[in-house]
Amino acid sequence: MSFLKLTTSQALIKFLNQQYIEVEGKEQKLFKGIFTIFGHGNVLGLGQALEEDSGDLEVYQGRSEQGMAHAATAFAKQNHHKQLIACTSSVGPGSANMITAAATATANNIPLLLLPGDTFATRQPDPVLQQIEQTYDASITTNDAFRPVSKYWDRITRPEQLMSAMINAMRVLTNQADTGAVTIALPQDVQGEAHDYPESFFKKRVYRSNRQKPTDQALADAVELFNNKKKPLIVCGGGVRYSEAAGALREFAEKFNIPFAETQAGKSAIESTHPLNLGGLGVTGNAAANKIAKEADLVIGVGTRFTDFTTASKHLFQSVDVDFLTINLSEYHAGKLDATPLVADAKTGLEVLAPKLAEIDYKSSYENEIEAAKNEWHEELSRLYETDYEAEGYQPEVSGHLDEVLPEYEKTLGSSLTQTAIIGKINEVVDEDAIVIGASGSLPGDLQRMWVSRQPNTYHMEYGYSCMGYEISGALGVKMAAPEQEVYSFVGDGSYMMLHSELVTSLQENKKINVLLFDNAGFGCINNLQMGNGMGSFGTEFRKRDNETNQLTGSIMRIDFAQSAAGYGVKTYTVKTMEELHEALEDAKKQTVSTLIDIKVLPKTMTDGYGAWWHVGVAEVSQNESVQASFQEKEKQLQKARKY
Ligand SMILES: Cc1ncc(C[n+]2csc(CCOP(=O)(O)OP(=O)(O)O)c2C)c(N)n1
Ligand SMILES: O=C1C[C@@H](O)[C@H](O)[C@@H](O)C1=O
Ligand SMILES: [Mg+2]
Repeated sequence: MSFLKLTTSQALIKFLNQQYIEVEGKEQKLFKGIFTIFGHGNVLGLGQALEEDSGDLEVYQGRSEQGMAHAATAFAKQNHHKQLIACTSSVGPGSANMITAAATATANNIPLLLLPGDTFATRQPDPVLQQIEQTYDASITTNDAFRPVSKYWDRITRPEQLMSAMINAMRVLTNQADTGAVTIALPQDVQGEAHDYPESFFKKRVYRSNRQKPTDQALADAVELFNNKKKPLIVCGGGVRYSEAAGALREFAEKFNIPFAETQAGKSAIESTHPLNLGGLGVTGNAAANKIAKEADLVIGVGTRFTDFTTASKHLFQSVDVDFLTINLSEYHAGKLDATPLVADAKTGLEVLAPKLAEIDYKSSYENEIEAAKNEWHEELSRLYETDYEAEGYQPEVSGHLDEVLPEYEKTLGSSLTQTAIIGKINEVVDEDAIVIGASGSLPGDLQRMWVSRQPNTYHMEYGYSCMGYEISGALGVKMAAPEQEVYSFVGDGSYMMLHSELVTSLQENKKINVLLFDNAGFGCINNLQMGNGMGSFGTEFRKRDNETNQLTGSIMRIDFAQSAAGYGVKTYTVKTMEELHEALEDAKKQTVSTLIDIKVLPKTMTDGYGAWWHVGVAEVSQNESVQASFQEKEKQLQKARKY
């Protein structure tokens, strides 16, 4: 056996360079690069290894550890896990900053390799700068906080541990059924320690998708379920996109005349205009999908986790005859809702089920219900595109909350634009292959309902964790994965202020992203939620502290986001009318640098619910009668929901 004397960090970088994935019969490197923010916890170990020989890994400089890790997650999500970017941080706060991003990747089942620096394995200089000393356990460091949000966690306290740790890391990063964040904590001293690594550790490793087939018995059970089912509905989840099963799903739906509804992760697998595509389902779904869902007698979940937004807190599927069939690689997700599980790759599962259904001549019994539901929704969509604050008798979509103060917003923001009309205009103007991205606030609901995806994989929504701050960081990752397409980040003012640091990285990397910032001067969707459940407006509008009340009830804050982003070198626009929006969108297309359109928009003009319920924690006792009423309503709805 021959050996190579390398530091732990040098061995790690050499190993990452030897990981390959087979895509359509061709091998390609699994790791494109590595995001770095150096500090004393990683610069002399991992930093030294990257400076000396990074191999084919491109080395990027992040701005915020959370932001760069979101960018890496978005990169993997957009390319369907076929290529990854690792992330290294310093010890302590640098690593802690990546925890939110680790959770985001894990909740969404997206592979993400995190390499945080750690305190000294020898403990000689303890307590080192940024070490939190826990008196009850000297082995604990900040990095232990990654455990609950990682799918694999390890700490390399001796150089030789790297070998088994990385083999396990790769097992989890390439496991489509159960992947997420993988955290390999690297103590500062061990990063620089040398070891004689066997050359075999650095052999080329190629990962292939095994396209798992279901068992014959599971397939027979699935076919039996179709007996007497007249109104099936497919739920198209993220797994359809990651498994590239869109073609199989389209054929399956067409052959058996089964409509499909989309989850946030599954949207844009198939174009919105397909006659069987009902669009977004659930709490943030539209009227067509939710109507058909209520009457469905068989729900076929393909690659979906059935989150509370998708199932309307288990309240959506109201037919007494409803049964569930799940096609999922993960036994865990396939077992939900007492479903008949078909544990299989989404594409393979559909491909093997189709001929069996053909054998029994299966066909749904829908007549014109699908077309009628779609037409009705299209009428509503046209109305939403046309909403006009200046029109006589105007009512905001979310009415009865802040109706009297809308004129104050109009005056402060200098705009009477409505959110639904803005989205319609953007949908009309951007290129058909443009990729839209979002994550939090009121925009994911509007986009899942309203956005018409014309080409596959052009809708990128992080709604597993709905993490504020993903929108702009993620846009950078999406652009790195799809450099030829325009990328539009839909972000609220609240989320923009929380995290937009990677906007600067997009300039540094010449990766143009377009930020569509919706400034409604508040945490709008949360204001809707509290006021829709009996509370007043409390702590969610961006108002100044009022000296008299000592509450946040003063004047609405006015922020010039365009001016602040212009300082970074971003091409910016401020938009207060439809004409200005149109011009800005057209001009932004011509730019080569990142752009930001600061769109001033009235609150309460986003879409409201369309026939779905959401279980939220309303107060059981209160002095406020409207809170009491809201609690009673919640109890009533809960009676109609499945218990588990
Ligand atoms: C990191 C994080 N913190 C808190 C939340 C809870 N949250 C969800 S939406 C929201 C407000 C979003 O405001 P904004 O971005 O302005 O969007 P709007 O609802 O106004 O469209 C908050 C605080 C979250 N999703 N993520
Ligand atoms: O609490 C929340 C409510 C949702 O409406 C929103 O989209 C999401 O970001 C969230 O965290
Ligand atoms: Mg807002």
